[in-house]
Amino acid sequence: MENSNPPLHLCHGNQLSNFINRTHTLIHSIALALLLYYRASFFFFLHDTKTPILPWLLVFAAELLLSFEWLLSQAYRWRAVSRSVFPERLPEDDKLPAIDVFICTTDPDKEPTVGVMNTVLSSMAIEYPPEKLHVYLSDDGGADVTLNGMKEAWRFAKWWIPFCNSYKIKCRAPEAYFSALEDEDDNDFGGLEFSQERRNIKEKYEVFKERVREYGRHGGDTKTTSIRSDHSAVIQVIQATFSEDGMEMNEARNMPLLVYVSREKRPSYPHHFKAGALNALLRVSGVISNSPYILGLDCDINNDIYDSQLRSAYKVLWQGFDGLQGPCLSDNILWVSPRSSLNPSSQITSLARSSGGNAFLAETQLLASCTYENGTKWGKRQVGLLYGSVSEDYFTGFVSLHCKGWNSILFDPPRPQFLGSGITNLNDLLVQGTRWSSGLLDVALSKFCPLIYGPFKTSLLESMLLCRTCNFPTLLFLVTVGALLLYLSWANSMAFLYTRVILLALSSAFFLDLQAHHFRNLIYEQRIWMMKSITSHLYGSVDAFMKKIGMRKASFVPTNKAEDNEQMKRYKIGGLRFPNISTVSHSTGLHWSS
Ligand SMILES: O=c1ccn([C@@H]2O[C@H](COP(=O)(O)OP(=O)(O)O[C@H]3O[C@H](CO)[C@@H](O)[C@H](O)[C@H]3O)[C@@H](O)[C@H]2O)c(=O)[nH]1
Ligand SMILES: [Mn+2]
Repeated sequence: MENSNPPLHLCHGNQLSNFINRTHTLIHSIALALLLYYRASFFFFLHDTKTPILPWLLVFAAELLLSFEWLLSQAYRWRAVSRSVFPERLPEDDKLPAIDVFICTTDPDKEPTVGVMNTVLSSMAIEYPPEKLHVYLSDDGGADVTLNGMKEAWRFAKWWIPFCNSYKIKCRAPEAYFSALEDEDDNDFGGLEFSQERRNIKEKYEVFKERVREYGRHGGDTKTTSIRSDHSAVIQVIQATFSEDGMEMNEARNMPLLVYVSREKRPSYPHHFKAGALNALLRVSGVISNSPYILGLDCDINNDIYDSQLRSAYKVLWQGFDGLQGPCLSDNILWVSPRSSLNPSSQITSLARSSGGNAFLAETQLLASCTYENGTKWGKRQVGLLYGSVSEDYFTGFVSLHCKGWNSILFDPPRPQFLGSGITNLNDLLVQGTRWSSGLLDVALSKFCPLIYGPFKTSLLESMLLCRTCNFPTLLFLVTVGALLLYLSWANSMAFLYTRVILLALSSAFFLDLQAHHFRNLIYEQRIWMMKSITSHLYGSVDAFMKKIGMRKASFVPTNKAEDNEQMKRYKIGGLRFPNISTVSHSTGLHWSS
């Protein structure tokens, strides 16, 4: 696709803001240098015996830390870019490359099946030639309720996809579509036929939801509906098993391929959480469709009091990433990656060739087994998603893609291309924040620490940026403590210099943030920033250090996507709810007693 002529996208340097940012960096560096010079000179020639040395040292350390964090973060501001895209220049359908969509789920209680199936349905309904679209769902919970949900989703998709195609519906996740206001663009077809058809599909959607929920409540005859952690691999191509439904072959041809994959799990084998699930998908899809491109999605962004859209990251910082080598993989946005960047095809295609026709499914069982990775490049972190950090998206993006010369680009269109559920309570926010902090610090504490591993493989700016990204939780916690110390030293003759340094730092953040969104959001974000800095960033950092010295095992607590009515009411009126600390420490797994 990259070679098509004329280009599909163009990158523009944001010249004015880059000029302002660089000038600001320069002025701020001079102010910082003067401040540090003032501190250092104290030890050499300004030292009077009246000033106690310990507080002075602490404040100096806090300033050094603040300056270091500030310096690293300049890499984001150095070359921010934006992009224009030209979808109208896409090649004809027959020249488009095939795509494998990867969706992951793990716990039907925290990730209700209807929500997961909405992701499946919207991926199946993407405006793309169906024979080139393959949707894979990885079910790490091995729950029958999910497999049954897939079959129900397939049945409903036979109505949903033609409806979306005939009326050119833009929002293709049924839940979001049906709950949107009547006057939104997708509903503006006016015609009677359309309204009837819409009502008809809505009824079918309600039936679909009810059937999925009913199965969840009562289960199938002898089936289990809960998570299983000790089971063999289950791989089912939903399309192939549905002939009993009397479906016409030509209907099947208009549907994308839908595959359910639940890899083998055994308690004695490490499963490497989401990275392990994605690697099993890479292998299984390698023998089934082997599409050259992969679209990665989580199974799950409104009144965003918990800042789950991470606007300052995705709308501001990520543009700085884009001006260098591009953002890391990140599913909160979504990623598309060439298969070859993650998975040398020689690993899988030889297997595919040795097994013909129906033997495929047996072959896929082997590929999804616990022992398959032992002694192979997969287990040795040479291919696929990398193990060793619960922020496998950042880790893989940095080590496997950017350090190996791949560039990524950020595409952030005004209309969101996928919708997800946002966080609606503080507990979930802290659980997620703790996992991210811990996963990022896993990388900073490993031999892949970007400031050591990065400069030999990527540019210095890129390494600074990646280093800031993986150290930010710990740095932010320390910076917050440092800032308090600085506040205590406020009444000092050098107050004018501090004021200058702090105001300049803030003005930069506010200027950049205000470019992207509204004042109210800014307040929400600053509030969450402070809360996370002294809670989840701290917990996550402690967690990572404890894992490093072998006192804790890695864990991946998924965020809760199930709606709670009481909580939703409070969330909608913008009320924060503070969980008690033992709930948080329990759900983040950070408690000291056994
Ligand atoms: O053992 C596991 C644990 C999780 N998941 C799936 O991983 C995804 C991410 O989990 P989620 O609870 O949604 O966490 P988030 O904090 O929203 O995820 C962000 O952070 C994760 C790293 O911590 C990345 O893996 C995700 O891509 C990124 O969106 C979900 O689809 C889960 O079902 C698995 O498949 N297996
Ligand atoms: Mn998620």
